[in-house]
Amino acid sequence: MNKLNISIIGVPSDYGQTRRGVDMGPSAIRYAGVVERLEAIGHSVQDQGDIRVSQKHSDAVVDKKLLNLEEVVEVSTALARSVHEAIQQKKFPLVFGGDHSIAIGTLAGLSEHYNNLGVIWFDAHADLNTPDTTPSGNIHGMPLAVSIGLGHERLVKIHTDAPKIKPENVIIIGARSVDPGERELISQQGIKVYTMHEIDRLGMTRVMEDAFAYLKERNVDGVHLSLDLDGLDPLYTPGVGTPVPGGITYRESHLAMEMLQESGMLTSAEFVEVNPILDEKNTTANVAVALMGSLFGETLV
Ligand SMILES: NC(=[NH2+])NCCC[C@H](N)C(=O)O
Ligand SMILES: [Mn+2]
Ligand SMILES: [Mn+2]
Repeated sequence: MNKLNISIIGVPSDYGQTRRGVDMGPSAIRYAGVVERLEAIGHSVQDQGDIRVSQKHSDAVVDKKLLNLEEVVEVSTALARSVHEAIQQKKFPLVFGGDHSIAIGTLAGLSEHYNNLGVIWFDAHADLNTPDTTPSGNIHGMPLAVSIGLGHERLVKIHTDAPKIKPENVIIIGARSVDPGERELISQQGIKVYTMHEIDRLGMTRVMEDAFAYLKERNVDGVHLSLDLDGLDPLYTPGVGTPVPGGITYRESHLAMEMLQESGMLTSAEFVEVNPILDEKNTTANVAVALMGSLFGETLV
């Protein structure tokens, strides 16, 4: 197995949604022993600590279709820079959220180094809303749209002016809660989606094999995994802000991670939406770290 130089970047931000506590995600994941776990596999791990995120929450609503826009722009800009620097130093960026709005910054930083990045979006949701379609105003429901260039220009133009990824290079896995506007974008933009129906029908093995074949055919120059812990069934990961029943099992998730490892295609990853306040004894962070074990090549025998 390929030994990596992994650079951990924590992003303690909860500005992409309105339930407090997800800003403690990076601490919970560290407490679950991530550094030791990855080192035991043989990787070298540098924990860069957390991006600075202001804890000064104001209740003032500037735009109810883009809650905390200013704060999200600030966090994303700083994160994009950190991710860019990690890659510049030949490190594998491993980002811990925070809510899923942080993917805006991760993908912005990655876009400077990849012209044809593939993205695996493991999630119960499509995160393809725009200010026109959002049912909540929460920016964590928008990061994929923003990254393909749709949404508020302050968000779209973070780090660089151009769109960060191509819609046809995105694969969503685990979707089971899709808003009407998102559904329209999926067909209009040609985004590949494996809903729970396909996972039930084909099995996770086929889904992942198809996903890799699809990305290879598209000649991607890297693959980013953006894993929202609400992609799993809330039975396994109760500590998330927007749980949706009927999700991916613990076993299926591990299988997906192991297959990603075997594919040798992965070039960066992020784990988001761990909310310790909503969790039961750090279960969700523990699952996140166990999944990282599989993703980075842990084996039993
Ligand atoms: N990253 C997430 N958990 N996103 C949940 C989004 C929920 C809903 N689609 C919204 O736009 O508000
Ligand atoms: Mn989600
Ligand atoms: Mn998400």
